[in-house]
Amino acid sequence: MANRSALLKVVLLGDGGVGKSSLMNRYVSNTFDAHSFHTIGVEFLNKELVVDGKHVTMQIWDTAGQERFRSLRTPFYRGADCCMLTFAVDDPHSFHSLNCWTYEFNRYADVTCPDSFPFVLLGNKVDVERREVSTGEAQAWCAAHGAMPYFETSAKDASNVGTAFAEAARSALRRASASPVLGPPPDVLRLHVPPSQHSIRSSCC
Ligand SMILES: Nc1nc2c(ncn2[C@@H]2O[C@H](COP(=O)(O)OP(=O)(O)OP(=O)(O)O)[C@@H](O)[C@H]2O)c(=O)[nH]1
Repeated sequence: MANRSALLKVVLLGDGGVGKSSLMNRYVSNTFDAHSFHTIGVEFLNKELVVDGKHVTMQIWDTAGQERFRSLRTPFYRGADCCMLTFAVDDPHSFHSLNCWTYEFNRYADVTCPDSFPFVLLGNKVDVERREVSTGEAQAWCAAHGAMPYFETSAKDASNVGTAFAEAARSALRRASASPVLGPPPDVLRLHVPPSQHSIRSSCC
């Protein structure tokens, strides 16, 4: 348990251009690039922090939001302890895509109990003048999706970024601490398991 809870895997998902890489870079290195390029596939950065008195390493996986990179990003959802869904408040399309992102994550992450898996929603780019998704709309979406925590962030001016990632780390730690120790994390391939056991899957609770 100690090893598992020390490393928390958090996955950032959302449409291309909503600011996932910018949020990760702001949080990990306190930098912002006004001309950042689209991510190809996935990238990750580690951040050491203390959550509820425990030292943890948060491994933040930044995924490519563009549809053409779908097959490159989905294999990296497995083993996640928290998913940070992201949209941009000046891009209603990215807000309407949230259901698709939730569906895609649940499908490929292969979590045992999808209903209790921790998600956090980020409404990014709150520094922009022309906002098109209101706080109320985002809060209503969260209320309809298991009272998901919601944060309005700006990777540009750094507002709320630390708070949002800290909440993701807290949710991830709670989940990792509550997970029964059934064996290695799902992304570890056990080559010595007899072939007959490969098809055994635990049922959803
Ligand atoms: N005004 C403003 N611009 C931002 C903010 N966050 C990101 N951007 C800009 O939005 C653009 C896209 O940001 P990225 O971080 O590359 O977006 P992404 O979600 O990682 O995009 P993909 O890699 O294609 O999935 C860049 O030009 C950023 O500078 C923000 O909080 N405010």
